[in-house]
Amino acid sequence: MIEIIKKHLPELTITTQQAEQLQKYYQYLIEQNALMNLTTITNEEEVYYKHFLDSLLLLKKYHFTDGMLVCDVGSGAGFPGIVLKIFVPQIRLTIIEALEKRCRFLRNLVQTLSLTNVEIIHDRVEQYSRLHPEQFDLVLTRAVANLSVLLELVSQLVKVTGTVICYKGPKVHEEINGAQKTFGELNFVLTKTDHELVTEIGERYFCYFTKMKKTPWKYPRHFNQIKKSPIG
Ligand SMILES: C[S@@+](CC[C@H](N)C(=O)[O-])C[C@H]1O[C@@H](n2cnc3c(N)ncnc32)[C@H](O)[C@@H]1O
Repeated sequence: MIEIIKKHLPELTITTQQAEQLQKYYQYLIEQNALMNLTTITNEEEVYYKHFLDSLLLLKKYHFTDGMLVCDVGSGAGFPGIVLKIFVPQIRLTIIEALEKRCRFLRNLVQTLSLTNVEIIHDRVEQYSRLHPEQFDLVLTRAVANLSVLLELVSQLVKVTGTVICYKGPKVHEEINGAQKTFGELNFVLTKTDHELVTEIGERYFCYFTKMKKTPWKYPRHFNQIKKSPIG
């Protein structure tokens, strides 16, 4: 199955250890998915495409630097954070995940894969970021909320001049149009949108935001409040 990754990311050097880690990841995911709800995708080839390759597509365009402080918000079963960490071991990864049982899964997964410099935090990001603002160089999110809600949720977490990258699907342009006012209120600028198309995955967009200056302290509001009354 590693051939799927090699075919679509030919420039990525993959060691035997990394290929084995990915295979162990798949096995552990399926084993634990029988006990708790982690993913609806269980066919091996589909997991390699829709979870593993999709998480890694960011490597085509984005260069991670050594020691970079990266946070994956709402990682669920580890996407994209854990998959990226396998292939870019030099980053320091924090995962903030609201569901305790998923955090337990992630901690065991980190041990199973012998990953270092990974911290799993069981909390809602809007709560955690109030106590620990401006911690990260880069914040990643995939399939957590719409852009307007998402950016508010993670707005305090990233350092000034830091980056937020959101994995988005084909409706990205609608989401961007609906969230323009929100970006400004939070002091973020949409700097770039990248597009990737892999038939087995579908359209994948990456939205890059830069935090220009501190986000006003009234944000993020409580999650329910954000959903009921978006800034935009
Ligand atoms: C649909 S899943 C996506 C998981 C993963 N990112 C993926 O792409 O497969 C959304 C995850 O975000 C978590 N989540 C939702 N709101 C959150 C919040 N405010 N803070 C932290 N985690 C949150 C949920 O518990 C869930 O595991």
